[in-house]
Amino acid sequence: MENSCTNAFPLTMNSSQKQETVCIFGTGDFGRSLGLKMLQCGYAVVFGSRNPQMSSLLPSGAEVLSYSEAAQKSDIIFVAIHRDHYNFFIDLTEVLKGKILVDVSNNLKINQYPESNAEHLAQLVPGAHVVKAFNTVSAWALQSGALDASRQVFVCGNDTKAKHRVMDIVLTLGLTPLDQGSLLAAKEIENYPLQLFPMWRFPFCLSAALCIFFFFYCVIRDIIYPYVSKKQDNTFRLAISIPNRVFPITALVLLALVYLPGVIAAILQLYRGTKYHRFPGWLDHWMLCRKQLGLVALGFAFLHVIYTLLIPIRYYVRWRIRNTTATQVISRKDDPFSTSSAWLYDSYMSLGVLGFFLFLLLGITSLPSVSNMVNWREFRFVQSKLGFLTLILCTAHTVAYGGKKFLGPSALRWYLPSAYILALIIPCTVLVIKLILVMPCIDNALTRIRQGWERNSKYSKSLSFGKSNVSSNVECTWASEI
Ligand SMILES: NC(=O)C1=CN([C@@H]2O[C@H](COP(=O)(O)OP(=O)(O)OC[C@H]3O[C@@H](n4cnc5c(N)ncnc54)[C@H](OP(=O)(O)O)[C@@H]3O)[C@@H](O)[C@H]2O)C=CC1
Ligand SMILES: [Fe+3]
Repeated sequence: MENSCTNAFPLTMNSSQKQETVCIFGTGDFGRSLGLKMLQCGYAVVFGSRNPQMSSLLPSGAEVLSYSEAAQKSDIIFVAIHRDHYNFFIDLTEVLKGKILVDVSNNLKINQYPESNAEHLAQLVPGAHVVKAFNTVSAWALQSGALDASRQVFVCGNDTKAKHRVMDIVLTLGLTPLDQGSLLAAKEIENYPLQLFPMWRFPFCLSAALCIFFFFYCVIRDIIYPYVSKKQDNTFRLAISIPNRVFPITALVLLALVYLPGVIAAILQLYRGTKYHRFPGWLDHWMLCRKQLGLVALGFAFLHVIYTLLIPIRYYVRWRIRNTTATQVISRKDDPFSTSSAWLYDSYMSLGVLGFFLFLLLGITSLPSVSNMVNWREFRFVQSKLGFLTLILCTAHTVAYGGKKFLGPSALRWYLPSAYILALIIPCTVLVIKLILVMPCIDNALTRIRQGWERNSKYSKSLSFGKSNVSSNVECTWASEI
């Protein structure tokens, strides 16, 4: 079957062409949705049910029989039944001999059972060829056609012919089959829909931790300290001033953390003199989350931009401008124009705008629809070279904002430096290390190592199969698709 069905109308069958019959066990939500989709794509559908007479809401054109009768009508059977009810398969082992059983089931919890549902089914019906598929596609998506988010169908099974047969059906339904290998992969495929944003958890937790830390740090310096030392009530700063400090700081630190694992990996490779050695697990995971870290950072940068645009209409700011002007008029004094301040302020804003523009560009190019349009070299150029330029601009924006005031003794409150000083530690460290790494003598050694050269060949013998997932992609990129 090569034709694919992406619309809601049945394919017109050539009168000489016999319709392929598929059988679906279970007339529940998933069975009905799959059956309807199959009918629309030109298959003849036979449902197997405990109560064929009682089954309702089934798509018109489908036949309903008992499980054993239905099984005889087709050599491929989709099992749309929960695992807990698989026991009746024991009575059907004879009739199911040599047939393809497609297990679509999911569990309620990750690793709920010692063996996967598909392997359990294969044990119950040893004569059948069990294939795992369709569990990542929801009944709702099948029925409504909203398959954009879940067009991929992971398929695995021990019998190659059976697996390809299922993959053909997947293609005909307008979906994309992804061969995951033998039935051993079923457990991972079954866990997949139960995971909640696995790659986003680390970036979310990290950004939440950074936000909470810097929020309380700013509260101590900007609200509690003025209250204790001058009895000044600055609590209004909780609404805009402090968030507009915490968000850019979090964005900058997260952006630096996108590039930090790349430089750590480079140092490790230089130290070991080989790329054929596994990175520590935490570094692997960190590198795989770089795109998500970058996108979260971009979100915080967006918030900073929006809050900054609000500054001129704040009551406090308008009050201060009016008050300063009135005071100057009354005392007949004006502030002389300071060219250095004008320079500093304009550079600070310009660096911020350029930094944000490149930040956006990085975010856009990390989207699969855009990154698919560029080749690997172009992608690396944008994500690595422009990425570092973004980090440089955003760091410079922060330094220019602080100007001289970061360093004066008055900047310390209870010995605590400004939050911006803390925010600069990681970005400056990353930039300094990167600067050292791009020095020709070091860069050449690193390039050779990444091309497979080894300083000490013992690594290649003893550790080459411990190769890390990401060791071949340690370029300091943001979106690290492998
Ligand atoms: N709903 C969804 O979006 C998705 C579901 N799945 C999987 O598809 C399978 C079916 O899910 P779903 O259709 O939602 O579930 P339902 O509860 O709606 O349907 C299950 C069907 O199993 C049949 N069945 C057989 N034996 C028993 C029994 N002893 N007790 C109860 N029912 C029995 C019934 O059909 P009958 O009365 O005709 O015998 C019943 O309609 C599950 O394994 C699920 O994990 C996978 C991906 C998405
Ligand atoms: Fe800023």
